[in-house]
Amino acid sequence: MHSNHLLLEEPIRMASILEPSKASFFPAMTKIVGTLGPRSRSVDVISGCLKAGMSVARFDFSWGDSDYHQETLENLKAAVKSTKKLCAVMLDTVGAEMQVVNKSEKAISLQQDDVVTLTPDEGQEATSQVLPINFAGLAKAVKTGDTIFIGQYLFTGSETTSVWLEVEKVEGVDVVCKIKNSATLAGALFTLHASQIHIDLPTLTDKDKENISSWGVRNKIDFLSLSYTRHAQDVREAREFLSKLGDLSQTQIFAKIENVEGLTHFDEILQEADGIILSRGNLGIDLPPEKVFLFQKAALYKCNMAGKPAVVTRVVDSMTDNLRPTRAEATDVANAVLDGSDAILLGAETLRGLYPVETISIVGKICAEAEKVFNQDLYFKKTVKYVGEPMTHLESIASSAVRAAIKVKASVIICFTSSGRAARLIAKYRPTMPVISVVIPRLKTNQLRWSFSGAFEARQSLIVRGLFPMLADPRHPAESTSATNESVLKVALDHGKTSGVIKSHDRVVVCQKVGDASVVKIIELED
Ligand SMILES: Nc1ncnc2c1ncn2[C@@H]1O[C@H](COP(=O)(O)OP(=O)(O)O)[C@@H](O)[C@H]1O
Ligand SMILES: C=C(OP(=O)(O)O)C(=O)O
Ligand SMILES: [K+]
Ligand SMILES: [Mg+2]
Repeated sequence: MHSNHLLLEEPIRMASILEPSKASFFPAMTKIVGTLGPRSRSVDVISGCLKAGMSVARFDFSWGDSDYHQETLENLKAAVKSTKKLCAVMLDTVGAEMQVVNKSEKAISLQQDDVVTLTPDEGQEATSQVLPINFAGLAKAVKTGDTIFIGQYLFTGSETTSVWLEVEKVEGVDVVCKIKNSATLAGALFTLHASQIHIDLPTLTDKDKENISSWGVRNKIDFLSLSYTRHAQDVREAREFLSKLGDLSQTQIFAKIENVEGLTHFDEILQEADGIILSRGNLGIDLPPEKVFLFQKAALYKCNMAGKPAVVTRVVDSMTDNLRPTRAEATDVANAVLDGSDAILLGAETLRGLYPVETISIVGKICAEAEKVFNQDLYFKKTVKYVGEPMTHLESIASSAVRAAIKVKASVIICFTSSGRAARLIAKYRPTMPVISVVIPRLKTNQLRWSFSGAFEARQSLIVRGLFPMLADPRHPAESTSATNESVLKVALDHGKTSGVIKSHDRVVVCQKVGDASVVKIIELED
């Protein structure tokens, strides 16, 4: 096979596999999103997570109330302050999620070949015979023979606490099912998944809207993770909703693709969304197992070509209870990087797992190794060809900056940006070195008050592979005169030096505007 078909750079020397991985100032170019919950909400543990490389914190409103999440967020703020590590905030909606609520939290034992009834009556107690669900339309949506899956919230797949059911018959609003495997359901909340059917629940529920307009606005969330996105219209509606909530008009929407319906409309969803989350937990049971990898490769390729960040979920489930991932999981993380993901999202591992910090650290190390052998050259050529000619000026500048940085073996690219667009375009070409995106604040007004832009733009780059933001001093005027360019550049270089990415005699590629012209320049440092 010609080497151009490989995702890996060739040749990989066997001896290099045994070289110890070098520690660097950041664990990896690939970003880590951590779901915060019971096992990861103290200032101490969150600080550990940040130091290990978590750069986005996910608050999942499928679970917990807003006071609980607020307390966790206050601890995150304290941890950010003490570690001096930036972290973006992601609110994850409930959406069209079917749930079984187990109020008493008593374990429910289910026997193979027995019958269990799913009933839309949340007031009822969950038992081995009857499971109350939050959705009245299930009986209308399923038919005899359909498969239904029930697992602990954030089920890991390695648990004996999830069950497959087969629909035997529909009785009014109830669905009577045969139990396919014996299991004991544990916990207070279970996710219910019916294979490949349309669930007539809104993507943004009333509860979601309430959470966004209170908790979301109060905390100026950087990302909205839109669970169960099934159509582009879902994203447009969410955008419309956010646009009326002041600062949240700047919140980015990450469409979560969790089922075949979302997969079918992937292209139109990608066009509307700011980024994509490949929700493999749910999608992994909606698709036949042999198709899961194909979706991942196809979806990541499309995101990469569109220059929009892509996040992959559910990578090291077994680390929820263990200090080491399985070999399959370790390989899976590396493949997600080689396939093009920007970030890895950890769920149960950080939320209720025993080793949140260790998990982040191991995932970061695997990502870093995969990045070293990522075939950047092939990727670059594919992307240039895909974009075609004529390229926009900015994209041409961005890709040239990456090219130049690789040719001169620069240690970093420093990109000046206001909207974040230039930095994202550089990241699109997957430079092998980190990009310091220097976000220059702009003075803006909403007719009532003046404020500076930049904070959202800086934090939103924390989910993009290779981007490391730095917010410039707002006292620097936003116009790019050569004097301000020079002084901001000096601050950025100093920042690079203190953090250890830039050393004396290094080459650095700088992307900025001088007057009206966008330029790429190469500088060689003295000491
Ligand atoms: N304040 C600034 N000073 C110098 N160069 C800048 C500044 N803001 C953006 N640039 C450069 O201008 C070009 C356009 O970048 P972009 O991120 O689209 O910024 P904007 O949204 O302000 O147009 C890029 O070459 C970028 O590096
Ligand atoms: C992350 C996922 O979704 P959630 O945890 O919100 O169910 C997933 O399905 O992989
Ligand atoms: K959710
Ligand atoms: Mg999910």
